[in-house]
Amino acid sequence: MSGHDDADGAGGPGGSDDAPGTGGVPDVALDEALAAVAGEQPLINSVTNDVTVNDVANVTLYWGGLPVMSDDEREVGDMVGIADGCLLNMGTVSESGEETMLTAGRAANERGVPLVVDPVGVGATPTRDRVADRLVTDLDVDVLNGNYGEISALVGDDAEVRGVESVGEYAEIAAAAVECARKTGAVVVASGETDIVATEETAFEVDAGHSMMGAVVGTGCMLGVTLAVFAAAVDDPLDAALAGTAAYGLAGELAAEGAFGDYRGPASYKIAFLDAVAGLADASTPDIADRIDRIEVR
Ligand SMILES: Nc1ncnc2c1ncn2[C@@H]1O[C@H](COP(=O)(O)OP(=O)(O)OP(=O)(O)O)[C@@H](O)[C@H]1O
Ligand SMILES: Cc1ncsc1CCO
Ligand SMILES: [Mg+2]
Repeated sequence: MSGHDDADGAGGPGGSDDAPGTGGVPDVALDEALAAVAGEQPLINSVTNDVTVNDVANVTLYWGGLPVMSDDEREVGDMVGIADGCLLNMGTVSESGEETMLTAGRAANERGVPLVVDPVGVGATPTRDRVADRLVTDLDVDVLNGNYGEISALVGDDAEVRGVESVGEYAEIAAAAVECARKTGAVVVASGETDIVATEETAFEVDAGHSMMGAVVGTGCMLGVTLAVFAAAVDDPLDAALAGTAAYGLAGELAAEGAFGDYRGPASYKIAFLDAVAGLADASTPDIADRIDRIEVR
């Protein structure tokens, strides 16, 4: 992993020391993570797709970060060099976009800027497989997120990815996520009905979220930039991934409960969800410890 320094001293909630191999669950404090984000206001450069770019920018801002979406080969290295986090999302990647993502990723690695990769649609076409392979081979990725189908495809498991949607059954997703972490060196977040967060040694399930989130295009993309925001403000990539994934799911639940206004369907739910992201730090933030369980993986 590229790791990142903490020159601003924001630090963040610690606690994953006891995680690998001991049966423990990291003690991650969500309020401290949210406060670290608010204190640091991390600048996040997202090289992302044309479909959900605006939602990704807004979610960055609503967590307390600062969004920028430089995707110009001439400046992206400079922009990432002054950023606190970088997201590469290959949802609508082009030939030139592939090179831009690699330039951005290399700049992140050189400067110790936390790097998140979302290999959207890997497994659907040979081109996406090749681009994803380059990203995880040539770059040191701190956190990698994808839906169950994408994570399974990355490790060569049977996966059904149609376009960018995961449509298969994935009984072995925790094992696939750990294998993906071993292959990439990243902390892996496999999203779906239950999110899995995996390291090379172990896997955790994060029980947060709501089925309405699956009805909105781009909730995976917005999870990706959420992970970049948290990785920028929280020292340890596993703590960042757990806090970010849990916070995101809690926002989805609060929106579904109507805490941020009534919704009539997926479109108005999306608005309530974005408001919940913006308001989560001021809403009562429950202890996330009881949302995270360790999964035994062979
Ligand atoms: N049935 C569900 N129940 C609870 N949470 C869900 C459900 N479906 C999706 N989510 C949540 O929605 C978010 C996105 O997950 P999903 O796996 O749908 O991403 P994705 O397929 O990459 O999305 P997209 O391609 O639209 O960006 C995650 O935070 C996940 O926990
Ligand atoms: C629908 C779609 N196609 C490419 S990216 C994207 C957004 C959700 O991943
Ligand atoms: Mg996705």
